[in-house]
Amino acid sequence: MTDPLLPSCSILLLAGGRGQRMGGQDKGLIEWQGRPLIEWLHDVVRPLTDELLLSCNRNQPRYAVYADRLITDEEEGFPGPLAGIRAGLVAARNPWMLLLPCDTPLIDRALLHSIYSAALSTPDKPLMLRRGAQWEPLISIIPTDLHEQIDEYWRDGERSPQRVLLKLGANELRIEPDDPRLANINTPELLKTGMPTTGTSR
Ligand SMILES: Nc1nc2c(ncn2[C@@H]2O[C@H](COP(=O)(O)OP(=O)(O)OP(=O)(O)O)[C@@H](O)[C@H]2O)c(=O)[nH]1
Repeated sequence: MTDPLLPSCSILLLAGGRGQRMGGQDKGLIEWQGRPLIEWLHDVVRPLTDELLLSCNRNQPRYAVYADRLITDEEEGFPGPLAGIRAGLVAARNPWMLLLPCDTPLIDRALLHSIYSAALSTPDKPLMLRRGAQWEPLISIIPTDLHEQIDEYWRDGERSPQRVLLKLGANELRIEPDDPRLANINTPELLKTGMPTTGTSR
């Protein structure tokens, strides 16, 4: 059975970070288990959307094969993930935008379908994954017409995706704290392991 599209939903892969803990390497392009991290995400999400966006701030030619369109932060100097989210919301042509970080290679489609279905009941609100007590703002879905409100928070100096989504009344989808699908890779030590450990970078 093929996976159905998430109707009316763009997907944004965030790969615009500094990668400080990786010694400044472009994390999305680092290989884990023989494939660049971004490719793991790409292969999971590609069948789910008619608009795949990718936020990156360097190495654009190498990223181009993993998306329909590349997005670059408006501001220079790695202004943080909220900059990528803002740029994605402006670019997205669908009413929804689902976002994912580039360092979670074990995310699966079932989880993305669950996030999308849960969001549909409140179409004017974002929805964030919540792992135990911890919010996961970079695994979330946002109505794209909220971009002006998000821009206002940005102009007021807000830089935290989690705080912005909570101010917008985000709902939650709860997930077990040790769910292996949320494992992320953000250090050279984790890169060497066969399986990433669960833990967040955000
Ligand atoms: N567009 C954009 N995305 C970012 C920026 N900073 C982080 N991200 C993305 O947000 C997600 C989480 O990033 P982190 O792991 O916290 O930051 P990082 O820069 O990738 O790595 P560290 O420097 O080691 O913290 C990743 O998918 C990053 O690519 C940024 O300045 N712009």
